[in-house]
Amino acid sequence: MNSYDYVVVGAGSAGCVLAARLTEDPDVRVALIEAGGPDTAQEIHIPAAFPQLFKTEFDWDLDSGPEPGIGDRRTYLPRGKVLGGSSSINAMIYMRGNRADYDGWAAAGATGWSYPEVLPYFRRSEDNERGEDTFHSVGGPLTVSDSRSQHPLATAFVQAAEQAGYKRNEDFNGDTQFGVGRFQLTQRGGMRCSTAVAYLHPVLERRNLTVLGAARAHRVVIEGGRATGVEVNRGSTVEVIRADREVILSAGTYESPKLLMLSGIGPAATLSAFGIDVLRDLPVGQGLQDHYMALLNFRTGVESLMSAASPENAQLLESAGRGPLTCNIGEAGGFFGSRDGLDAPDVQFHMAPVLFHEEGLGPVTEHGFAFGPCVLAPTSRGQVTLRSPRPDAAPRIVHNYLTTAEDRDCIVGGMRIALRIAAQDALTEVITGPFDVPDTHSDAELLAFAQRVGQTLYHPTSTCAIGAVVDPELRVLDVAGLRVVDASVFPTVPRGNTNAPVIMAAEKAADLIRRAA
Ligand SMILES: Cc1cc2nc3c(=O)[nH]c(=O)nc-3n(C[C@H](O)[C@H](O)[C@H](O)COP(=O)(O)OP(=O)(O)OC[C@H]3O[C@@H](n4cnc5c(N)ncnc54)[C@H](O)[C@@H]3O)c2cc1C
Repeated sequence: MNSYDYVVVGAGSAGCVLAARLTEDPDVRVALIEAGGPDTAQEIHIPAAFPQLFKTEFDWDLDSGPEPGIGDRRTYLPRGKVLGGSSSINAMIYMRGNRADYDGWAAAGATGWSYPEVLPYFRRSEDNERGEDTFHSVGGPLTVSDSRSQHPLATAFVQAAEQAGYKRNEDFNGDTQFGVGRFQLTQRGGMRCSTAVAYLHPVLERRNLTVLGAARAHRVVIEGGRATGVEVNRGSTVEVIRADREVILSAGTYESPKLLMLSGIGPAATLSAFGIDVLRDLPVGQGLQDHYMALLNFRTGVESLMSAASPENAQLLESAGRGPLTCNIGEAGGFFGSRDGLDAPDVQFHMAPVLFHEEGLGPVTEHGFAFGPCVLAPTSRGQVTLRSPRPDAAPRIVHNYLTTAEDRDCIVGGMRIALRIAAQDALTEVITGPFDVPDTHSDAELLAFAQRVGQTLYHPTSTCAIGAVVDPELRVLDVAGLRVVDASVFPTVPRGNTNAPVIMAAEKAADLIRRAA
């Protein structure tokens, strides 16, 4: 059979949630189409191993075009290509963003997406090991837990930030986001809790769910203004998987707009240039946002994660779910204002108790650690367009990192916070020298450093945004039977890591889809 009620493209953070929620009704048949394979590899589940997944079969291994704001550098863009999608290769930080993000979306026309309206969906997904309170919940599919690693270098970072005058924050998803501390993580028993683990694996036996792995969607089939199926390449054959009710694109911020464009939905000029018939002229791919991060790397005499992969630590992880291998690399961090008087933070810090340089691809040959700021509420916008009309060609991606004065000021302000924290006793006691930090501290030098070392924080959003490409119910404008549900629909990138917001959006979308049936 190749006909279903719903065809979901992409088994990532959003797709796994949708597949699980929609098949709760035994009368609804769902096909979940995923280009990658199963998530059985050990490195996927061992938290400290996540950078080892970079540039492997589990990674789309995309890159950006020359980025004009950072000296025309191309940047490496990992994306998960496996069940669980990017939630199977991410750093597991559980962060919702700021109340102001969602209230801002609603004020700009995204009806139904204000903070009080999305909070129930964050809570629905959540099983927080700290228990229930106003913000948090228990009993949901997604396990949220405190870090079991408690790495001493992460502790030193938090102490130094406190010595620099920043307040401790025990819950960045609670009352206020400002402050420093340890992040909560999407981990269960010290292991990764991806959306495949949380949502998909428990329901794989359902008879009304069909998961098609190693199946790459080429385009949406649209007949008479209605999406009726998806053209899918499964190795040697290209076939159409039909959708009686809806096609739902959950292929992520870079691939969902590409699929729309290949289906004739996108900027008319771009489509025409590639010989694609224009069905709907919409600003698909425009409005791309991401968090640009610049890390300072220091040498240390303290044992970093470099030596974590020992047989003893593997045994500790396996038997008790404890030890340094449970470290998600970004264990600690915080939220700051790059200038005074902000109601919501515009800078987030991540701290890695191991060297993290050359976009996470640099060799780790000595003990060290890294931390630094990202531009949390960027004003610059980029775009995803086509490189070729061939479905197997990677999209052309430009984020326009640091192309606005606001974003440049923000990263410089963030670098100053980093230097202030690095100068406190708790860190000077453990730093044995610079590995890669700015030599001089003028604004121009700090900016040049950030432009040279900066990288994606892996949070691309907004290429099929609510209001521009989809309506607040995530239906593609003026096309029946077609929705987009993933990070691409966010009107702006939330102030925080994006996995939890995507899961929230998919939980909400499942309700919207059920209600429309
Ligand atoms: C290295 C890394 C670290 C990160 N760290 C964190 C973190 O610590 N905390 C956090 O909150 N967020 C983090 N993120 C971001 C977060 O994981 C993503 O925002 C989120 O997973 C995006 O969800 P999505 O559903 O939009 O896309 P994805 O999860 O990327 O899912 C898209 C899915 O679609 C599939 N697909 C794409 N094209 C096709 C096609 N043509 N046919 C079939 N299938 C297709 C892909 O293989 C993938 O499985 C990180 C991301 C990365 C890459």
